Amino acid sequence: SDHTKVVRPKSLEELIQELHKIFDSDKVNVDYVKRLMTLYISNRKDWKKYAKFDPHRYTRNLVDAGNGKFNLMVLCWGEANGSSIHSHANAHCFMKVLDGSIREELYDWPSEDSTGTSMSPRQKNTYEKNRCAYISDEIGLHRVENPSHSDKAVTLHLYSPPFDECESFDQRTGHKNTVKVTFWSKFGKRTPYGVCATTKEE
Ligand SMILES: O=C(O)CCSS
Ligand SMILES: [Fe+2]
Repeated sequence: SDHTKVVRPKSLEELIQELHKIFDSDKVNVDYVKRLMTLYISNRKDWKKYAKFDPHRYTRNLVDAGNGKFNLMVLCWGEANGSSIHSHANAHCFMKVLDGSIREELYDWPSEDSTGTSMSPRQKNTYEKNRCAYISDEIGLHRVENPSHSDKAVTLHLYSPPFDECESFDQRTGHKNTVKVTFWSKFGKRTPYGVCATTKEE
């Protein structure tokens, strides 16, 4: 594996500056980005202004638009909140746990002839605070959830290239539909109401 020296970012700001440099070039070194995001030690002071919770579903809060090369966002998961099974629009997806712990179920893409049959996870992972996970459409699909019924969870996601829609799958039938993903807030400010919030349903 690649032994490039990775300097630990001392704050979210420093992590963002390093990410801007990395994503300026075209080739993404997945291992390097994963190690860099892992080395940043979550500090609530850095991200609490983005940590906005909704009683009914997880929120997506844009932190940085990555010069158009990536979106960096803080996702806030209430107790037992989870996403649908979804894909990532041919983008890299890095997910770091900032608080709490997160469970991920990995799924294969349903094959054409398997529509109508239910989807079962091929692997289940749990990520503790400061761990960083990576997924892409080549690896498969996943569902992400906060397994705790007493504690909230917060994650930091980097998507490159950025996207505003992805495929969402019905676990019972394997049927997919395209969903728009929206932001609850951007740069710490609530996004205006009335925007059709077609975020992923449970
Ligand atoms: O961006 C999303 O809403 C999916 C969260 S799990 S990568
Ligand atoms: Fe995801």
